Amino acid sequence: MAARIDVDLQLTVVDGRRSFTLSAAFASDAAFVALYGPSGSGKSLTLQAMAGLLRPTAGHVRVAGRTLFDAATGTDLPPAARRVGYLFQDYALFPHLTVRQNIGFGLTSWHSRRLAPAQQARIETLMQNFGLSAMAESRPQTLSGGQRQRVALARALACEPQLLLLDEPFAALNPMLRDELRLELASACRQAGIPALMITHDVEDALALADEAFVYEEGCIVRRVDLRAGVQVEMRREALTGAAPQAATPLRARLQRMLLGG
Ligand SMILES: Nc1ncnc2c1ncn2[C@@H]1O[C@H](COP(=O)(O)OP(=O)(O)OP(=O)(O)O)[C@@H](O)[C@H]1O
Repeated sequence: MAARIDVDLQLTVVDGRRSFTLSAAFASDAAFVALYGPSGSGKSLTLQAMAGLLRPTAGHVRVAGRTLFDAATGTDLPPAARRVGYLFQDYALFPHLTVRQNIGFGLTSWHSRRLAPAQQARIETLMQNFGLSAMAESRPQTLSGGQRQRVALARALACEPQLLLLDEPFAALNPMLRDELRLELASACRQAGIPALMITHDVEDALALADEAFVYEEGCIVRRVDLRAGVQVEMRREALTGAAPQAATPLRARLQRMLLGG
């Protein structure tokens, strides 16, 4: 069983006359969790709040028994102390840094660019594990899409996180590369042995990778789908009535309907 993720977030973001309220709570012991839903439903805000890039007004974030944020007690760990790895949508690799420097970037600070021997050894091990050693001195623009994803993953794992946050890791990839990278990502996460939380718009991403999915609509989580057991729970209804999970056959089409709300 993976480490438990326990999240309850309440926050409002305002941009001019537009405002958006996120009110999302979920808990999971699954090794791979998907946050699934339409564009603008609050998935990225959830990840940002979990990583400490955005401060909720109420709620908590707990990972593997550690409290990263709790509005009630005033706990609010800075991003660097959260031990959360973040894989950005476009990987956000630094074009002027080599593969080795990109992977080590999060381990350095503005006042010290030098790495301790143990940190250097960790970077070498990560490069070896991800098949990147031969291109350690290359810049990101000379790498394939798959190699870039592996560099970004290695960088997210360099700080020895307890949780990996993946923001649409397959967006903007062609379908063939998408299939290949899904397999690579699944095996990298298994190898790392830490829970992963992935945002996606794509049902196929969720079906290929996730054990459990939470479905977003307009800033709220409306449904939990256990993709291994083929069980869904309406979260709004559950909150009101405590309704029991509905059994379902574990067929792919049925799971798709669960994710799509059909
Ligand atoms: N910093 C911000 N200030 C104001 N509004 C914001 C901010 N960040 C996001 N929003 C708004 O909050 C809403 C939810 O955004 P969010 O990025 O969480 O959606 P999403 O579900 O991740 O969408 P997508 O799948 O397209 O990335 C959107 O309407 C967005 O415009």
